[in-house]
Amino acid sequence: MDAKAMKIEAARAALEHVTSGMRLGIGTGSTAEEFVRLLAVKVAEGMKIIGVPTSERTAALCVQLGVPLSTLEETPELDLTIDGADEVDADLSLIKGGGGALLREKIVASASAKMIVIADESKIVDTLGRFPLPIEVNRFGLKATETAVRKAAASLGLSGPLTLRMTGGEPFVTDGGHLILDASFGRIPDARALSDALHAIPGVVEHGLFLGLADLAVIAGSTGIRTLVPAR
Ligand SMILES: O=C[C@H](O)[C@H](O)[C@H](O)COP(=O)(O)O
Repeated sequence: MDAKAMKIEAARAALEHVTSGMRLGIGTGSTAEEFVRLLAVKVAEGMKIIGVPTSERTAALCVQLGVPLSTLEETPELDLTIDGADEVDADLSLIKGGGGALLREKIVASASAKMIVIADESKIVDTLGRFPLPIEVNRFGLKATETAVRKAAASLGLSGPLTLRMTGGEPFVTDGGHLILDASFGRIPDARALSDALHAIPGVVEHGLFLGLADLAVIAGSTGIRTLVPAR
């Protein structure tokens, strides 16, 4: 099975957790896109759901495929969010934000009674940090925020390149109008401590550590689907 087929299988298995009437958070990224495609088929067959998208990109795909949408203003409490991840550990702590949607993804997941992560087995890690940690920052005071992030990381024994995310020669701008610093700190032994330290920096809008949010991970591998629950 190639990577795309695994993403489709994970999305298909997660779709079994969706029932008619649900208020659904809909994630962002290539795996979440496969979920949207399968969800659209169910909607066309008569399943009644209302979706809250985690990015403009996901919203556009849902509109294109006929998945009915709402907003968190209209629908502030959701039953379930299904989303991809860049890394998943045994506690179902995640790194997210490879596609730049981390802020809306975290808001939507936090407004949901349950979160299911869908991924292929390449995303499983023993310790978070192989994938650079996306940190969404305000444009104002970028250099000062960067310095503060470096200091916060150093206080936890972490260091490494902090790279302003670029696209087409220009800084990448999130749906919220912010910038992203990708932090290649390597292994993050205490993700909670790093999360707290980053949240204490005023210029940091949000970061891609999703801790205690995922309830179930549906992981597709060459030998089939397995589900993981948090070891915590
Ligand atoms: O900002 C993007 C999201 O956090 C994605 O869910 C994450 O990057 C995983 O994306 P993909 O399924 O394409 O690997």
